[in-house]
Amino acid sequence: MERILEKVRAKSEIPVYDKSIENVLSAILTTNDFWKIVDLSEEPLPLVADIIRILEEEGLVKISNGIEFTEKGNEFIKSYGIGAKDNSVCECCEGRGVSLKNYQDLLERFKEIVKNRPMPKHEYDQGFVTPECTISRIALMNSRGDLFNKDVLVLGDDDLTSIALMLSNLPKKIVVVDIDDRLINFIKEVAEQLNYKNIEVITLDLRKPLPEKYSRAFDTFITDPPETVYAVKTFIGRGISALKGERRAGYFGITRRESSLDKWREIQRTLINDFNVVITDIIRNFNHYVNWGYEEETRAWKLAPVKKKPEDIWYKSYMFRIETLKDSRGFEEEVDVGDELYNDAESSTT
Ligand SMILES: NCCCCN(CCCN)CCCN
Repeated sequence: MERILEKVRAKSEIPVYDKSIENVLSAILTTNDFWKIVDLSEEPLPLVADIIRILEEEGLVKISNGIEFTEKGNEFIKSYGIGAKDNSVCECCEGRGVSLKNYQDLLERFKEIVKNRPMPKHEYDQGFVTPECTISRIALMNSRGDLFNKDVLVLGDDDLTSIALMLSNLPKKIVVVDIDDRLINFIKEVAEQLNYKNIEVITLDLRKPLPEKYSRAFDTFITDPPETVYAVKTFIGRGISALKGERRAGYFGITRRESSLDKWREIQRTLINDFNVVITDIIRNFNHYVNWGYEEETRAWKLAPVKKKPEDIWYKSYMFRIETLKDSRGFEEEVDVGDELYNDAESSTT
């Protein structure tokens, strides 16, 4: 194991631990599909690709149209006592912890309305979540008392969470901002169709601070940012600066696909030390992303040991919920970065 660790460290910019190798070995015991190995291992995709390359160099796995252990590999597994992954995710709520029993009608109406939604755009790192996930977000936010008669801000909305919010009739007011005019126009059209009045839909680039009128104007925000430090500051920081004051809530997705636990610690430091908020929930794999179609154009494709498009959902993120307290603060400076907003050493699907 030591040898493998050293060779992976020499190859990868991402921090590597014994556990990183163990997670990948355990995932290969369960599936030979690269995308599912990344999903089960919960290590950043570029690191998983590097580990698999080294395992191949060491003669422990062979790569054909899947990743399989060799005889030597099976011996290695036994000698290190590595077990297969058993996630035991709840069949009823898919591990989200919210029931959709009271939201079935909303789910059906949402599915109907978003049938001809705009498709994900690579340029903006888009990738939308399943309808079940979008509606589960409504159930989750409502369960925390963050929606009924509240002013809600949606920062980036390729998931069309704002449409589910309109259909729910729970918020007092909804404001949606996105950089992509296709989404802005689609959401506006739906608001027209629904004759929904309490919504503002505007095109904004979150590298710039929010318009003054949105400062301290909301009870709740939701966003699903790319996972660079810049994106965390701009998307989540803007959201917090838009909250009215203490004991208001923010929701956002953070993955293990494009963020190592070292980056998780940086993100959590930013939340606690810079923004001075409290983390109330982290729900594992709450957000399930439909495969976005532009896989072949991404770094992940270049790194993938097997050039086969993913069949099932493999990309998921954890849902974070934060609350503001005394002296919480957001982020209001302009950020003049280019694609560093979307790309860092650990990202691969942007
Ligand atoms: N590039 C494809 C996957 C993008 C996922 N990221 C954007 C999701 C927008 N709905 C977010 C990852 C979790 N923060």
